[in-house]
Amino acid sequence: MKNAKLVGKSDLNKKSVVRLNERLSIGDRDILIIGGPCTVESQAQMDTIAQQLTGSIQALRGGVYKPRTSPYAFQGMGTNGIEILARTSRASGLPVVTEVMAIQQIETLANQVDMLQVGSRNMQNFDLLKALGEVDKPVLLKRGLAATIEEFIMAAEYIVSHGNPNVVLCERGIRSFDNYTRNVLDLGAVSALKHLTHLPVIVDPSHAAGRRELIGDLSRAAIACGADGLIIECHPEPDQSVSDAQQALSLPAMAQLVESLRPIATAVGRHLPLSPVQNPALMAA
Ligand SMILES: O=C[C@H](O)[C@H](O)COP(=O)(O)O
Ligand SMILES: C=C(OP(=O)(O)O)C(=O)O
Repeated sequence: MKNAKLVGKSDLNKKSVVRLNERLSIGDRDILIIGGPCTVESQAQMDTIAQQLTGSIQALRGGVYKPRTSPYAFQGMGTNGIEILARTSRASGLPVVTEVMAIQQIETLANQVDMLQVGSRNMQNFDLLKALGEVDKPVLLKRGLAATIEEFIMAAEYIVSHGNPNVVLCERGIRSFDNYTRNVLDLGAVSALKHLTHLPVIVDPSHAAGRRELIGDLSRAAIACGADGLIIECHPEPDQSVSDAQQALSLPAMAQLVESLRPIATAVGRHLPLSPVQNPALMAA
């Protein structure tokens, strides 16, 4: 892809490693598991997830600015949610990832969280991408709802060409004709992105499937296919989630899913760093 001057793979062996903090990185031998709710709802919700999933997840997710289809749907807790994320992160030591929807949100979020997510709906918001190029925080760039692989790669090129090399790509399913699943997980894209770019690639099986019973299989397939990590939605009371309830895993289900990845990671020469010992959700499973 000739215009992908910075993110394209000129040397076949080149692989970028993006650091989340002093201890954690994405794109090396270790698989990174990010877990958490679609939406931050309360301090207790986030603290429970962090405590119960010790030994299963290495980072927390949770939206405080939510890109909802309906303007009448819950739009996120905003700044109160950022404070909740920051407190849970400080107490648990887990880094946090959250979505940034607008340029004016960048500064506050960048001061409080470890990674800024660009959601599917904003993948080609070029002014937002340029602004994120000037930030000293890693960016998780999700594939647009119907973006081609080239469009996805060029969106990453916007961020990197504006000064921020720390971009992680996320395949989260694309639109197709069948609505049994929310989207169609494009594992071919994971492989293609690994061939075409040196950036780490993770998979979001939750938004791809939209149905919790399919998330385990898609997660295992993603790791077998070479993904560098997963971002998965889970909730202490999945059916009560204020958004995306059908795709939220319970905490025991999340812990079990992570355990099921271990042999697959080993088979593809990767490593799942966390130990299940002392994992409360796993004991409850
Ligand atoms: O809440 C967030 C959902 O993951 C997604 O962004 C939008 O979903 P919706 O169509 O239910 O608003
Ligand atoms: C809204 C989200 O995902 P996507 O942008 O992939 O739809 C999300 O991860 O909260």
